[in-house]
Amino acid sequence: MRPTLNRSFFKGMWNLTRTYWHSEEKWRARSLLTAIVLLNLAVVYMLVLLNKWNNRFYNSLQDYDIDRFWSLVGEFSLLAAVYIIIAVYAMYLQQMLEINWRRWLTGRYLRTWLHNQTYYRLQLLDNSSDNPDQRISEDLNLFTTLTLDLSVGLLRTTVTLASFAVILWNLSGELVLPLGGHQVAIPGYLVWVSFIYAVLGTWLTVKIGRPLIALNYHQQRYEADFRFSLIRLRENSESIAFYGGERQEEINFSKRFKKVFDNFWTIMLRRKKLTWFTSGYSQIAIIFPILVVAPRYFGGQLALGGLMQTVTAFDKVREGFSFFISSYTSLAEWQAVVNRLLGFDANVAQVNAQAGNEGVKIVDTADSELQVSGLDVALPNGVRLLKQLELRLAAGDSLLITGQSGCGKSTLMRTMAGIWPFGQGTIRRPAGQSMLFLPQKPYLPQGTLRDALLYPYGGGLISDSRIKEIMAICRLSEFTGKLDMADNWSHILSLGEQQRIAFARVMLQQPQWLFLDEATSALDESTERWLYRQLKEQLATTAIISIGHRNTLTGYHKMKLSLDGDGKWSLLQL
Ligand SMILES: Nc1ncnc2c1ncn2[C@@H]1O[C@H](COP(=O)(O)OP(=O)(O)OP(=O)(O)O)[C@@H](O)[C@H]1O
Repeated sequence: MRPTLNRSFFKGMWNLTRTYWHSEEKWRARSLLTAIVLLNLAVVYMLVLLNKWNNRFYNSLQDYDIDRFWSLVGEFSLLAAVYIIIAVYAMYLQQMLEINWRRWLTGRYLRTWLHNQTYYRLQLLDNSSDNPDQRISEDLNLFTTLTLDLSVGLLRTTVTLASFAVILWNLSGELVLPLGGHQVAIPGYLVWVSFIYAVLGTWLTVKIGRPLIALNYHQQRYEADFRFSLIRLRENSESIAFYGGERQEEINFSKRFKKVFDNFWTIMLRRKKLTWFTSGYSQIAIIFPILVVAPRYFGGQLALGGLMQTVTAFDKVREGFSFFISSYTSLAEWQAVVNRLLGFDANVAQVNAQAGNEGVKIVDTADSELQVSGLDVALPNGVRLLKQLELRLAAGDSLLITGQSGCGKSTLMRTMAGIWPFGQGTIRRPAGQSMLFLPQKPYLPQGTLRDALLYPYGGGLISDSRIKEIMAICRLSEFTGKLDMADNWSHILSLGEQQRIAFARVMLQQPQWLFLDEATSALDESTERWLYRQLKEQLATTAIISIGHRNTLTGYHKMKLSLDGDGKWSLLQL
């Protein structure tokens, strides 16, 4: 997405910004903001006092007035002390507001991302935004920091500009220019000079720095892609080590890093151009006001104090007019961040709009049966994997779904779980009854073994003795001593052990409906037989729907649904 500044950008940005200030934390946020604004105004006031002090101080030097000199040094110490206290608290409170705002926004984004399985549905979108993790961790951080920095900066600059423009106006007097036989008097000419100087500088900076907006936008994205590929290596280290895939991985890393490098190189060249200009501009700014005021000083219209005060006032006014110059890069970055967050929001909105509008209707009914009627399961490109499926299952039933690899068995399970949006038909599910889906890849969350066993619920509800009893049934007794050990269990446990953990989870949670997607594929046949028998004993009334290729599974089910991958299906009583 190319960042653009248009009405919808400003509308989106406004929506993004305003939520926090109208949230349940609004009073705290607004009080902090008020304090920050007041402190920043106080900073400007102190700068004005210091500027006036400049005049008197340099005059005391010029007049060799030692008593006045020491009394002004004392005054300076006081002004400086107050200035420091105000500046420290202005920064401290601003950071406090930043982190509070970020905490609130992060909570909101996390909830939206997790709600309605949006994290899963997002990846099914064609135009899904890249790296949602980066949006939540990095972009929200940058957004709050930059928004506050820029807006507080703008406020402080405006007030500084207004105060010092008045001072400079009063100090500069009139410049009389001969123009075609006439004399033209320009009042407050130093203000005009600094204005022209700054506007010229700003215009050139914007012209040179403009491409940085898009470049920064891409840089963030390439960095995240590169980081993600490194994380994948860590997550899949064993498979890669078995394959000896290091060379291929290196090629992949280099490819991704090349994008980081190339883009940074372009940024670097652009920044170099910009820095040629901005550092030249700020160097000239040191001498420029002295040159402009020098004629009045040497003409005797200004004392040394006046000269020094004028120079600092000129500097402040120029700084004010040049606000866009010094904060141009931040502004560009901020715009890129806002665009990325808006892109993410748009994708989430698209997913949510689809969620209510899907072809497959999942209806919770008072009925005790699970009924599938007229169900078509399709791929995102519209190709149908399954046509007009009709199915009724009651408590205690067991159904085995078979068919060749890739025919759509897991996709049917996703559809029944309500996370696959492509297709049409109706699935009526008994309301209030618990359902547990065990996907093909066992998932163990970060944390202790207990967390893994009780997932997705927390601990506390089931006693230790019950957990240990079930672990013994699932042939996991050797791990009972490690229940509270936090480790990377998905890397430590064998696939068969992970599948047994999943079975223990089922027995502990006792769902009324259980969906197993090749949940015993890594187990030997005798353990598989044992576990299915235990399932029947422990969960006598649970309906079990399994997916599997093995013939041995047939013996544990009453019905068999065969899919042929072209949409046809057949249902057999076993
Ligand atoms: N997100 C997706 N986008 C596009 N196609 C997909 C997506 N997910 C799955 N598919 C395709 O849908 C088809 C069915 O996949 P599914 O996982 O349901 O097969 P399966 O019958 O469970 O296979 P297996 O027995 O190998 O596990 C496959 O051709 C797969 O490539």
